[in-house]
Amino acid sequence: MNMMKATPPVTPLPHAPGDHPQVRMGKVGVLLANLGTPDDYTYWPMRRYLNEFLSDRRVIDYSPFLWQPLLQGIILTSRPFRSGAAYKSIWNHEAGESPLATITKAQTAQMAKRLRARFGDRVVVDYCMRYGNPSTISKVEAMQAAGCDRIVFFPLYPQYAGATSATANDQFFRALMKLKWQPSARTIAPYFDDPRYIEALAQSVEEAYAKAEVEPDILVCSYHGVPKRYLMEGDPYHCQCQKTTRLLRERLGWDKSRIKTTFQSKFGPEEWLKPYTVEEVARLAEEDGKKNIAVIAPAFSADCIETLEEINEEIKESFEEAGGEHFTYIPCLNDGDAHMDALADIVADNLSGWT
Ligand SMILES: C=CC1=C(C)c2cc3[nH]c(cc4nc(cc5[nH]c(cc1n2)c(C)c5CCC(=O)O)C(CCC(=O)O)=C4C)c(C)c3C=C
Ligand SMILES: [Fe+2]
Ligand SMILES: [Fe+2]
Repeated sequence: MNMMKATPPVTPLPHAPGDHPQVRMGKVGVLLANLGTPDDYTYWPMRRYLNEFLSDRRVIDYSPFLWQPLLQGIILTSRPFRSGAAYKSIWNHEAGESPLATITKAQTAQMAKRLRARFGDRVVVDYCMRYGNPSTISKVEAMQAAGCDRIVFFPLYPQYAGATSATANDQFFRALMKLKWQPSARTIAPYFDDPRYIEALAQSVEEAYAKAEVEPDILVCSYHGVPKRYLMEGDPYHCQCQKTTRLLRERLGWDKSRIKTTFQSKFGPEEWLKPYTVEEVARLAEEDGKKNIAVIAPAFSADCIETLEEINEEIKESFEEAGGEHFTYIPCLNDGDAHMDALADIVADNLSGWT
């Protein structure tokens, strides 16, 4: 009896080799994602950006039948002017873009440098935005064209929120839905309690305290707010923010009186997570006699309108008007070495088995 296995019949290709589309494969994409930013601070680019952002039901979950008339008819007629003026005050005029765009590009370059040193050319690093440019879909398509058959998607928000991490992931999966050959995909988990992120935050606090003219009486950790209802409906953002502050405090070896958690950027009439930073810094100066404070914004991986304008201008003003004397703003971790080392390590963990 012939024990040799029969060779399976060869199915002919539907096309002659010359007609076959070129198939690129074998690379791994690392796609960093941030929120997005307007292309310019003038009315129409501001309106386009705010419209896309504020129409996202992960951000504002009201029924579109009620919300859209209000958004299109009232909010988008005035807010683009007000927010545009705020963007103008922090704009990177030399590069013709907002600070968030400039910093995200620098972070991408630093990430690429670190991953190239570890994994060589097999890993392709790029960034995209949830709203505005460069869009998530354009970058997913570009990665596939570059031969990435696996993509690790990294929303650059340390704490999970439906309004940030989840909507970034939604947009990534929407982009994958359009592809005939869908790459394998991983999304990176929030890193609010990762010791490498906490260490980078702690080092930035230590450096700022060493340089401060007067030692701050208290460190205010100001996180971007969300409606309180989102917490009650199961969004863990509030708890992850509290835990980041606690871990930072423990790493710094401080007692509870030296640090506190607050929430900024309230929008609309609903109650948001409290205490509100703008009120709390005034209360600290007026009622608690804390005349020297430092403010850090651990929910932002890059400086942006919410830190450079809201914290370092509006919130600072509120503190000073209430009698505060020294206000130290501690910049976001941006493309600093400790931060980029931490983020590159987190990516490397998530590349396990793929490189
Ligand atoms: C209206 C609801 C909003 C929710 C909820 C919200 C959550 C949220 N946002 C960030 C991070 C960023 N937000 C930024 C700007 C920004 N945020 C809102 C509104 C909500 N954010 C608006 C309307 C704007 C635009 C500016 C303005 O008009 O006030 C930015 C900065 C972008 C930039 O270009 O610099 C970031 C970053 C987080 C982390 C978060 C919830 C956890
Ligand atoms: Fe926001
Ligand atoms: Fe909580």
